[in-house]
Amino acid sequence: MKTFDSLFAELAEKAATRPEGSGTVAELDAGVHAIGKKIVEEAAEVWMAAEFEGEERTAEEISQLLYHLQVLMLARGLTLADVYTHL
Ligand SMILES: N=c1c2ncn([C@@H]3O[C@H](COP(=O)(O)OP(=O)(O)OP(=O)(O)O)[C@@H](O)[C@H]3O)c2ncn1[C@@H]1O[C@H](COP(=O)(O)O)[C@@H](O)[C@H]1O
Repeated sequence: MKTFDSLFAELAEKAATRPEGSGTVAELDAGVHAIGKKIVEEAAEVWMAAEFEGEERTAEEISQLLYHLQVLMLARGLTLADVYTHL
């Protein structure tokens, strides 16, 4: 099963190699402003799912929020260690 760390490694590789058709590369190219808007949208979807849509939908929305947070980290040049140091 994919983990937070293994997804980040996969996304970092995509950012470095820029494979054709990667949504991550497209999102990175869209920039921090666009990624930030996506994070806000996904956070709202997490909230709505948690209130009204049950555990499975909530988990799915959380996974999407985590993905977009990782894309923002890559866009700003942050590593997992940069974040973990604040946990
Ligand atoms: N885990 C994810 C992931 N979670 C969310 N998303 C993106 O976030 C969007 C969220 O879907 P929604 O339905 O909420 O949003 P939507 O408004 O319908 O979608 P958009 O119109 O915004 O694209 C999805 O369409 C994906 O574009 C993800 N995109 C990729 N990954 C993983 O990231 C890795 C690299 O992916 P690529 O860069 O595309 O190769 C792969 O392992 C993927 O599984």
